[in-house]
Amino acid sequence: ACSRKNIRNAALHPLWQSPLTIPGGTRQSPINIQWRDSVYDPFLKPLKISYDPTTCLHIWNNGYSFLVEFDDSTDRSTIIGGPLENQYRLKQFHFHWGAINDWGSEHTVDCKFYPAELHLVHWNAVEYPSFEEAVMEGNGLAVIGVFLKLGARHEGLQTLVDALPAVRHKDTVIEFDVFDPSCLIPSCPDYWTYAGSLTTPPLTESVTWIIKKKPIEVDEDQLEAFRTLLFTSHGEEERRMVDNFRPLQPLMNRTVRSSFR
Ligand SMILES: NS(=O)(=O)c1ccc(C(=O)N2CCN(Cc3ccccc3)C2)cc1
Ligand SMILES: [Zn+2]
Repeated sequence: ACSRKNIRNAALHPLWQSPLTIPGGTRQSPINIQWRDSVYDPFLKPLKISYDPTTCLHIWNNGYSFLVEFDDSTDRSTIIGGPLENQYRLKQFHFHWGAINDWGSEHTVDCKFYPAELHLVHWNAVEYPSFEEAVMEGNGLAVIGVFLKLGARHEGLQTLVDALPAVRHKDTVIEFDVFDPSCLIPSCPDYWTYAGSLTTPPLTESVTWIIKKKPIEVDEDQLEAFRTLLFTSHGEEERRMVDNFRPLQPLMNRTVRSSFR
Protein backbone atom coordinates (compact mmCIF):
# COMPACT_ATOMS: atom_id res chain seq x y z
CA ALA A 1 0.00 0.00 0.00
CA CYS A 2 1.12 3.56 -0.54
CA SER A 3 2.56 5.25 2.54
CA ARG A 4 0.34 8.04 3.77
CA LYS A 5 3.25 10.49 3.32
CA ASN A 6 0.89 12.97 1.76
CA ILE A 7 -1.44 14.65 4.17
CA ARG A 8 -4.62 13.57 2.43
CA ASN A 9 -7.12 13.89 5.27
CA ALA A 10 -9.87 13.16 2.83
CA ALA A 11 -11.62 11.39 5.70
CA LEU A 12 -12.11 14.80 7.32
CA HIS A 13 -13.22 16.28 4.06
CA PRO A 14 -16.92 17.22 3.84
CA LEU A 15 -17.17 15.32 0.56
CA TRP A 16 -16.50 12.04 2.37
CA GLN A 17 -18.86 12.17 5.33
CA SER A 18 -20.45 9.24 3.48
CA PRO A 19 -18.80 5.88 4.30
CA LEU A 20 -15.19 5.80 3.12
CA THR A 21 -15.62 2.12 2.31
CA ILE A 22 -18.86 0.36 1.44
CA PRO A 23 -19.70 -2.86 3.30
CA GLY A 24 -19.03 -5.87 1.07
CA GLY A 25 -17.23 -3.78 -1.55
CA THR A 26 -14.75 -5.95 -3.48
CA ARG A 27 -14.07 -3.70 -6.51
CA GLN A 28 -13.86 -0.13 -5.21
CA SER A 29 -12.10 2.81 -6.87
CA PRO A 30 -9.72 4.61 -7.00
CA ILE A 31 -6.64 2.37 -6.61
CA ASN A 32 -2.89 2.67 -6.82
CA ILE A 33 -1.64 1.20 -10.13
CA GLN A 34 1.62 -0.61 -9.36
CA TRP A 35 3.23 -0.58 -12.80
CA ARG A 36 5.31 -3.74 -12.27
CA ASP A 37 2.26 -5.70 -11.01
CA SER A 38 0.13 -4.86 -14.05
CA VAL A 39 -0.20 -7.71 -16.55
CA TYR A 40 0.20 -7.11 -20.30
CA ASP A 41 -2.85 -8.54 -22.11
CA PRO A 42 -2.13 -9.05 -25.86
CA PHE A 43 -5.86 -9.59 -26.48
CA LEU A 44 -6.75 -6.03 -25.41
CA LYS A 45 -7.87 -4.08 -28.50
CA PRO A 46 -7.09 -0.44 -29.22
CA LEU A 47 -9.74 1.87 -27.81
CA LYS A 48 -11.83 3.48 -30.57
CA ILE A 49 -13.08 6.96 -29.62
CA SER A 50 -15.57 8.82 -31.81
CA TYR A 51 -17.05 11.99 -30.34
CA ASP A 52 -19.34 14.45 -32.15
CA PRO A 53 -18.51 17.92 -30.71
CA THR A 54 -22.05 19.17 -31.39
CA THR A 55 -23.44 16.70 -28.79
CA CYS A 56 -22.00 19.00 -26.11
CA LEU A 57 -24.80 20.57 -24.02
CA HIS A 58 -23.66 22.57 -20.98
CA ILE A 59 -21.19 22.92 -18.11
CA TRP A 60 -22.48 22.77 -14.55
CA ASN A 61 -21.18 22.79 -11.00
CA ASN A 62 -22.87 19.90 -9.17
CA GLY A 63 -21.20 20.58 -5.84
CA TYR A 64 -18.69 17.73 -6.34
CA SER A 65 -16.88 18.90 -9.50
CA PHE A 66 -17.70 20.76 -12.71
CA LEU A 67 -19.23 18.55 -15.37
CA VAL A 68 -19.50 18.98 -19.14
CA GLU A 69 -22.61 17.05 -20.17
CA PHE A 70 -23.47 15.58 -23.56
CA ASP A 71 -26.63 14.61 -25.43
CA ASP A 72 -26.63 10.82 -24.94
CA SER A 73 -29.98 10.18 -26.67
CA THR A 74 -28.21 8.67 -29.72
CA ASP A 75 -24.88 6.95 -30.54
CA ARG A 76 -23.20 10.10 -31.87
CA SER A 77 -20.45 10.19 -29.20
CA THR A 78 -19.20 6.73 -28.31
CA ILE A 79 -16.24 4.52 -27.44
CA ILE A 80 -15.76 0.86 -28.37
CA GLY A 81 -12.94 -1.72 -28.29
CA GLY A 82 -10.26 -1.74 -25.60
CA PRO A 83 -11.49 -4.04 -22.81
CA LEU A 84 -15.13 -3.33 -23.71
CA GLU A 85 -17.63 -5.90 -25.03
CA ASN A 86 -20.13 -3.27 -26.13
CA GLN A 87 -20.25 0.29 -27.43
CA TYR A 88 -20.60 2.90 -24.67
CA ARG A 89 -22.14 6.37 -24.99
CA LEU A 90 -20.47 9.54 -23.62
CA LYS A 91 -22.60 11.09 -20.88
CA GLN A 92 -20.29 13.65 -19.23
CA PHE A 93 -16.75 14.44 -18.25
CA HIS A 94 -15.44 16.06 -15.07
CA PHE A 95 -12.23 16.46 -13.07
CA HIS A 96 -10.78 15.85 -9.60
CA TRP A 97 -8.03 18.07 -8.25
CA GLY A 98 -6.08 19.13 -5.14
CA ALA A 99 -5.59 22.33 -3.18
CA ILE A 100 -1.92 22.18 -4.19
CA ASN A 101 -0.03 20.50 -7.03
CA ASP A 102 1.33 17.68 -4.81
CA TRP A 103 -1.94 15.75 -5.03
CA GLY A 104 -5.41 15.84 -6.59
CA SER A 105 -5.70 12.75 -8.78
CA GLU A 106 -7.86 9.84 -7.65
CA HIS A 107 -5.73 7.04 -9.11
CA THR A 108 -1.99 6.94 -8.47
CA VAL A 109 0.81 5.25 -10.44
CA ASP A 110 3.46 3.63 -8.25
CA CYS A 111 2.05 5.80 -5.42
CA LYS A 112 2.62 8.98 -7.42
CA PHE A 113 -0.22 11.52 -7.29
CA TYR A 114 -0.90 13.86 -10.19
CA PRO A 115 -2.31 17.35 -9.54
CA ALA A 116 -5.58 16.45 -11.27
CA GLU A 117 -7.43 13.68 -13.13
CA LEU A 118 -10.03 13.84 -15.92
CA HIS A 119 -12.87 11.31 -16.06
CA LEU A 120 -14.84 10.76 -19.29
CA VAL A 121 -17.98 8.85 -18.30
CA HIS A 122 -19.71 6.49 -20.73
CA TRP A 123 -22.61 4.05 -20.30
CA ASN A 124 -23.61 0.78 -21.96
CA ALA A 125 -26.59 1.87 -24.06
CA VAL A 126 -26.57 -1.49 -25.89
CA GLU A 127 -27.71 -3.39 -22.80
CA TYR A 128 -29.41 -0.73 -20.64
CA PRO A 129 -32.17 1.83 -21.34
CA SER A 130 -30.65 4.71 -19.35
CA PHE A 131 -27.52 5.95 -17.60
CA GLU A 132 -29.29 5.68 -14.23
CA GLU A 133 -29.95 1.98 -14.80
CA ALA A 134 -26.44 1.34 -16.16
CA VAL A 135 -24.98 2.90 -12.97
CA MET A 136 -26.34 -0.12 -11.07
CA GLU A 137 -24.88 -2.83 -13.34
CA GLY A 138 -21.44 -4.50 -13.27
CA ASN A 139 -20.77 -3.70 -16.95
CA GLY A 140 -22.87 -0.54 -17.00
CA LEU A 141 -20.18 2.16 -17.18
CA ALA A 142 -16.79 2.76 -18.79
CA VAL A 143 -14.71 5.69 -17.54
CA ILE A 144 -11.56 6.89 -19.29
CA GLY A 145 -9.13 8.42 -16.77
CA VAL A 146 -6.51 10.92 -17.95
CA PHE A 147 -3.87 12.34 -15.60
CA LEU A 148 -3.09 16.07 -15.71
CA LYS A 149 0.48 17.16 -15.01
CA LEU A 150 1.98 20.61 -14.62
CA GLY A 151 3.58 21.83 -17.84
CA ALA A 152 2.63 23.72 -20.97
CA ARG A 153 -0.71 25.52 -21.27
CA HIS A 154 -3.39 23.28 -22.80
CA GLU A 155 -5.25 25.28 -25.49
CA GLY A 156 -8.21 22.87 -25.65
CA LEU A 157 -8.69 23.02 -21.87
CA GLN A 158 -8.55 26.84 -21.96
CA THR A 159 -12.01 27.08 -23.56
CA LEU A 160 -13.34 25.21 -20.50
CA VAL A 161 -11.30 27.32 -18.06
CA ASP A 162 -12.70 30.52 -19.61
CA ALA A 163 -16.23 29.31 -18.79
CA LEU A 164 -15.55 28.42 -15.12
CA PRO A 165 -16.33 31.85 -13.59
CA ALA A 166 -19.90 31.38 -14.83
CA VAL A 167 -20.29 28.13 -12.82
CA ARG A 168 -18.41 29.22 -9.67
CA HIS A 169 -21.27 28.27 -7.33
CA LYS A 170 -22.94 24.88 -6.79
CA ASP A 171 -26.00 24.32 -9.04
CA THR A 172 -25.03 26.96 -11.61
CA VAL A 173 -24.99 25.97 -15.29
CA ILE A 174 -24.08 27.56 -18.60
CA GLU A 175 -24.71 26.51 -22.16
CA PHE A 176 -21.64 25.08 -23.89
CA ASP A 177 -22.57 24.00 -27.34
CA VAL A 178 -19.46 22.82 -29.17
CA PHE A 179 -16.55 21.02 -27.58
CA ASP A 180 -14.57 17.98 -28.70
CA PRO A 181 -13.32 16.15 -25.59
CA SER A 182 -10.89 14.05 -27.64
CA CYS A 183 -8.56 17.07 -27.49
CA LEU A 184 -8.12 16.18 -23.80
CA ILE A 185 -7.07 12.55 -24.48
CA PRO A 186 -3.38 11.79 -25.18
CA SER A 187 -2.70 10.34 -28.64
CA CYS A 188 -0.53 7.61 -27.08
CA PRO A 189 -2.79 4.51 -27.15
CA ASP A 190 -1.32 2.90 -23.98
CA TYR A 191 -3.68 2.32 -21.04
CA TRP A 192 -4.28 0.23 -17.93
CA THR A 193 -7.70 -1.30 -17.27
CA TYR A 194 -9.40 -2.83 -14.23
CA ALA A 195 -12.89 -3.51 -12.78
CA GLY A 196 -13.89 -0.81 -10.30
CA SER A 197 -16.57 1.55 -9.04
CA LEU A 198 -17.87 5.10 -9.03
CA THR A 199 -15.65 7.23 -6.79
CA THR A 200 -18.60 9.34 -5.60
CA PRO A 201 -21.92 8.20 -4.12
CA PRO A 202 -23.56 5.77 -4.77
CA LEU A 203 -20.05 4.17 -5.22
CA THR A 204 -21.65 1.37 -7.26
CA GLU A 205 -19.32 -1.33 -8.67
CA SER A 206 -20.30 -0.69 -12.25
CA VAL A 207 -17.20 0.86 -13.85
CA THR A 208 -14.70 -0.60 -16.31
CA TRP A 209 -11.80 1.79 -15.75
CA ILE A 210 -9.50 2.67 -18.68
CA ILE A 211 -6.59 4.75 -17.33
CA LYS A 212 -4.35 6.35 -19.97
CA LYS A 213 -0.64 5.84 -19.29
CA LYS A 214 0.40 9.27 -20.65
CA PRO A 215 -0.74 12.44 -18.85
CA ILE A 216 -1.76 15.66 -20.59
CA GLU A 217 0.03 18.90 -19.69
CA VAL A 218 -1.75 21.93 -18.26
CA ASP A 219 -0.24 25.09 -16.75
CA GLU A 220 -0.42 26.51 -13.21
CA ASP A 221 -3.03 29.14 -14.11
CA GLN A 222 -5.33 26.47 -15.51
CA LEU A 223 -5.06 24.37 -12.31
CA GLU A 224 -5.60 27.52 -10.23
CA ALA A 225 -8.77 28.23 -12.22
CA PHE A 226 -10.19 24.87 -11.05
CA ARG A 227 -9.47 25.92 -7.46
CA THR A 228 -11.56 29.11 -7.79
CA LEU A 229 -14.73 27.00 -7.99
CA LEU A 230 -16.89 26.54 -4.88
CA PHE A 231 -18.56 23.53 -3.25
CA THR A 232 -21.18 25.98 -1.96
CA SER A 233 -24.21 27.66 -3.49
CA HIS A 234 -24.90 31.39 -3.77
CA GLY A 235 -25.53 32.90 -0.35
CA GLU A 236 -23.80 30.06 1.58
CA GLU A 237 -20.49 30.55 3.36
CA GLU A 238 -17.90 29.97 0.60
CA ARG A 239 -15.94 26.71 0.61
CA ARG A 240 -13.35 26.37 -2.19
CA MET A 241 -13.81 23.32 -4.40
CA VAL A 242 -10.46 21.55 -3.86
CA ASP A 243 -9.39 18.03 -2.81
CA ASN A 244 -12.54 16.56 -4.40
CA PHE A 245 -11.01 13.09 -4.66
CA ARG A 246 -11.76 9.83 -2.89
CA PRO A 247 -8.98 8.09 -0.89
CA LEU A 248 -7.27 5.04 -2.40
CA GLN A 249 -9.21 1.79 -2.00
CA PRO A 250 -7.82 -1.77 -1.48
CA LEU A 251 -6.99 -3.70 -4.67
CA MET A 252 -8.37 -6.92 -3.11
CA ASN A 253 -8.59 -9.80 -5.59
CA ARG A 254 -8.06 -7.72 -8.77
CA THR A 255 -5.45 -7.61 -11.53
CA VAL A 256 -4.70 -4.45 -13.45
CA ARG A 257 -4.09 -5.24 -17.12
CA SER A 258 -1.97 -3.13 -19.47
CA SER A 259 -2.46 -2.69 -23.21
CA PHE A 260 1.31 -2.25 -23.63
CA ARG A 261 4.49 -4.17 -22.84
N1 LIG B 1 -15.73 9.90 -10.44
S1 LIG B 1 -16.49 8.82 -11.34
O1 LIG B 1 -15.93 8.87 -12.69
O2 LIG B 1 -16.44 7.54 -10.69
C1 LIG B 1 -18.17 9.26 -11.51
C2 LIG B 1 -18.84 9.87 -10.47
C3 LIG B 1 -20.19 10.23 -10.62
C4 LIG B 1 -20.84 9.95 -11.82
C5 LIG B 1 -22.25 10.37 -12.02
O3 LIG B 1 -22.58 11.03 -13.01
N2 LIG B 1 -23.19 10.03 -11.15
C6 LIG B 1 -23.06 9.05 -10.10
C7 LIG B 1 -24.51 8.71 -9.83
N3 LIG B 1 -25.20 9.95 -10.04
C8 LIG B 1 -26.66 9.88 -10.28
C9 LIG B 1 -27.23 8.60 -9.80
C10 LIG B 1 -27.61 7.64 -10.73
C11 LIG B 1 -28.16 6.47 -10.30
C12 LIG B 1 -28.34 6.21 -8.96
C13 LIG B 1 -27.95 7.17 -8.02
C14 LIG B 1 -27.37 8.37 -8.44
C15 LIG B 1 -24.54 10.55 -11.23
C16 LIG B 1 -20.17 9.34 -12.86
C17 LIG B 1 -18.83 8.98 -12.70
ZN1 LIG C 1 -14.59 11.21 -11.36
